[in-house]
Amino acid sequence: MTTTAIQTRGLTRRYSGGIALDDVTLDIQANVITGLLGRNGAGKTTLMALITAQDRPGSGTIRVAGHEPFENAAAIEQMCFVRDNQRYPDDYKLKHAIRAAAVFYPNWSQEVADRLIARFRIPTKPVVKKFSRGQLSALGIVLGLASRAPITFFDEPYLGLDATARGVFYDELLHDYAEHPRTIVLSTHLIDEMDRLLERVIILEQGRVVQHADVEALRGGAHQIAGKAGALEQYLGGRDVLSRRGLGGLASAVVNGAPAAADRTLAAELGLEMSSVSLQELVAAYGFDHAAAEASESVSQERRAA
Ligand SMILES: Nc1ncnc2c1ncn2[C@@H]1O[C@H](COP(=O)(O)OP(=O)(O)OP(=O)(O)O)[C@@H](O)[C@H]1O
Repeated sequence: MTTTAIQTRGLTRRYSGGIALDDVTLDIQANVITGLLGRNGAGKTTLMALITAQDRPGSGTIRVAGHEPFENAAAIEQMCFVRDNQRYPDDYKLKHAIRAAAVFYPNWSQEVADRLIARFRIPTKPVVKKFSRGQLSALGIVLGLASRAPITFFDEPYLGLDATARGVFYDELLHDYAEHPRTIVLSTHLIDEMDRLLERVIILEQGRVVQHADVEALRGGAHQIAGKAGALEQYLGGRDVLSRRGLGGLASAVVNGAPAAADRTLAAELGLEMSSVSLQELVAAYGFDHAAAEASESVSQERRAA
């Protein structure tokens, strides 16, 4: 049976520049790794900040393990939010950051912290504010994993990390999660690299939830089709096209829905190639700007006609 760790209903957050989250209703499953995906400015950080009570919604409700988190110490200590721009007091060295986290998080594992500090080679002498971008990210990951908080959020935790260090993060996350299952929500733009970590995904687009599903179901729920532009247009007629791209006389599209046998036959008759869609392609397709693509297509047509 699946249980819900986090529930939001009609969550909305506006800023003076516009709407960051728009009527977001979600049930985030407990003890699952959920990817929070979407283009820049889609609302991912805003959603995590609201759930972890670092910000207040304009309207809507949030429940963490059934409780409203805002100004609720018992709910807040169950959550760890690893932010990409986390600030530390000016005089903090590594040991101070570790000590503070160890006091704050009830399930803190010093063993995990020590192992990760060694694996990431985080320096002990300089103050944290002198850390490189990658060292700061590594420290965030140490705090996030060693906290063993029942609900842990990682907001683009890899910024500045080299490929080896990112590999350490993925290995350690999977290893510790297998031994101590917990609810993990992870925002990322490195989808191809991290999709093996994710069991479910939420895709946000301009503040709204456009998908919330199991990764496997999502991948199987769309298909990619490519070939000569004219043949492709014939195939696409009347279908729910998530995105399309063209180059010269060739074109490709991502289409919503699993392909039926008749679709495969039609594609073969039209000389089109059908393939599955990667999570990265699917997220790009949901964030596809149809209006901009049409505008650019009409400009190219005018150029060709001139
Ligand atoms: N403090 C703020 N004041 C004004 N606007 C804000 C503030 N915080 C966020 N926004 C706006 O809200 C929208 C959502 O921002 P958010 O940081 O949640 O996006 P994101 O999906 O995390 O983006 P990215 O992938 O670039 O980190 C953006 O348009 C952003 O400019």
